[in-house]
Formats: sequence, structure tokens, C-alpha cells
Amino acid sequence: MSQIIISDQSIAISEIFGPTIQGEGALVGVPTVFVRTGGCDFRCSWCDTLYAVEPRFKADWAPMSAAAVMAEVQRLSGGQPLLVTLSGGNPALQPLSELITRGQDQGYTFAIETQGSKAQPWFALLDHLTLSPKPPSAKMSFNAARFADCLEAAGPHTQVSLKLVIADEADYQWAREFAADYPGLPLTLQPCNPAPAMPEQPELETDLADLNARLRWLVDKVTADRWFNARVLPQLHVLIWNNERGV
Ligand SMILES: C[S@@+](CC[C@H](N)C(=O)[O-])C[C@H]1O[C@@H](n2cnc3c(N)ncnc32)[C@H](O)[C@@H]1O
Ligand SMILES: Nc1nc2[nH]cc(C(=O)O)c2c(=O)[nH]1
Ligand code: SF4
Ligand SMILES: [Mg+2]
Repeated sequence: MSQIIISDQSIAISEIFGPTIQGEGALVGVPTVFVRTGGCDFRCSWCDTLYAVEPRFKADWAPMSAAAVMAEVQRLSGGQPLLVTLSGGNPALQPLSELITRGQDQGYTFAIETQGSKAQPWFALLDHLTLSPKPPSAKMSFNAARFADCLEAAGPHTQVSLKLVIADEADYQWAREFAADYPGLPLTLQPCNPAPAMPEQPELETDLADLNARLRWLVDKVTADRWFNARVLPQLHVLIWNNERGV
């Protein structure tokens, strides 16, 4: 049993939902509860969770203690430990060490989704660290030193993987070069959903035939290039539930 460091800092919570399945990346299909924090240091052009990013939604983010977050995770999971996925927004902006240690003491495992712009010492506690640096189409800048800090912060038991979103040919070429620097890391390529739900238009539906064409284009590129250590996956939850929130 690890020592729980009790912090008086609260966590900004946009939503806690599940159990569902992880729809993306190295853990695709794994049952999980999502803890989505509010606030992000980025604003990607195609972000599918702007309600957890833009400051105008701040009033919707509840300040919660680690104990209260774990109580909700336990309620949703019926007390049966499973994988907890921390996402956002950027969950790396939040004080999450107490949440992780509390959960792990109860048998839960923890994964995070973050863009690699901010490292935290508590990354070392995580079971899974998914880093998703942004391609040119996101219109964000990349900070190599901060990304290196994130890799460095992973612990000896943390499974690190890369997840790169690809919207077009320029993103694909960027991903080829980027991934070449990290040959040892499991890599998932994910087609960009060019029409994610917008906060003011939650009913907007993504054209799944278009998404499938993007997926096929990406598979064709990877196989033509014999890029055999890349895995290509759709956002499974989008195929199942389209742009619904909380799934
Ligand atoms: C919403 S973000 C939250 C976590 C963190 N801020 C990040 O970007 O990694 C979770 C994942 O969704 C991906 N994502 C966001 N919008 C997307 C879109 N329109 N199409 C495909 N993937 C998207 C991000 O690149 C990231 O890998
Ligand atoms: N099922 C499901 N899988 C996901 N993988 C990453 C998600 C995210 O928004 O971070 C997400 C999400 O919102 N739902
Ligand atoms: S970093 Fe993640 S949450 Fe933040 S704007 Fe980009 S995709 Fe959205
Ligand atoms: Mg999402």
C-alpha cells in the first residue's frame, strides 16, 4: 500500500463517465471510466472536446477533491477496480497525485491522455502515459524540451505510447519524421475527425463514410511506405456513438 499524499488542492472536473471502452490508442477496447479535467494550455483547430478547453466553459468545471472523484469512479464501476483514464482538456495541468495513489490503493489502474506540453512528477505513478503531440494541422507549436520532460517523468512501470492524429498529407509526413525519433515507443496513428461536435452544436453528426475514407487513405499510406511499426486505428467510440458526449 502506497502512502497517500493528501493535498488541499481541488481538481477542475469537466465530467466523469463510464464505464465505457477506451476508444483510442494502445488500450483501445479496454473497459474504463473517464475522468475529464477542465482547462487546456492548447486550443487545437480540430479539438473534439472544446467544452473542457475553452475558458468560457469554466463555470461548468466543478472543483472536486481526490476523494470525491474516487467516490464517483467507485460508484460508476460498482466498486470493481478497473482502468481509470484521465483526459481533458490537459489533465497534466491538475494536481492528480492523490487521486492516483488513492485509486491504486483500491486496485484501480491509471492511464492519462496528454499532449506532452507539461510534465508532472506524478507521471511516474501512472500505469499508462499516452502522449499525443500535435501535427501541423492543429496549429499549435511543439516544444521539444517539454516533450522530453514528459518522457523523462514516466516511471519504471509506466507504459508510454504515442498517439498521432493525422488530418492530411503534411501531418502524415510530420508523423513519419516525428516517430523516427522514438523507435522504441508503441505508436498509433488516428485519422482526424474533421467535424467533431461543437459546444454550440452538440447535435452535429460526423459523416462516418468520410471518416472511413480517411482511415482507408491512412492505411494505404502506411502499407505503401511499409511503415510496419505504426498501428492505424479509428476513434472506436466515434464509430459506435458518433459525436455523443460522455461515452
Ligand atoms: C481531447 S484530447 C484530451 C487530452 C489531451 N489534451 C491531448 O490532446 O492528448 C484526447 C485525444 O483526442 C484527440 N483528438 C482531439 N480532437 C480530435 C479530432 N477531431 N479527431 C481525432 N482525434 C482528436 C487528441 O489528439 C488526443 O489524442
Ligand atoms: N470511449 C472514449 N474513448 C476515448 N479515448 C480518448 C477520449 C478522450 O476524449 O480523451 C475518449 C472518449 O471521450 N471516449
Ligand atoms: S490539447 Fe487536447 S484537449 Fe487541448 S485543445 Fe488540443 S486536442 Fe483539445
Ligand atoms: Mg475525445
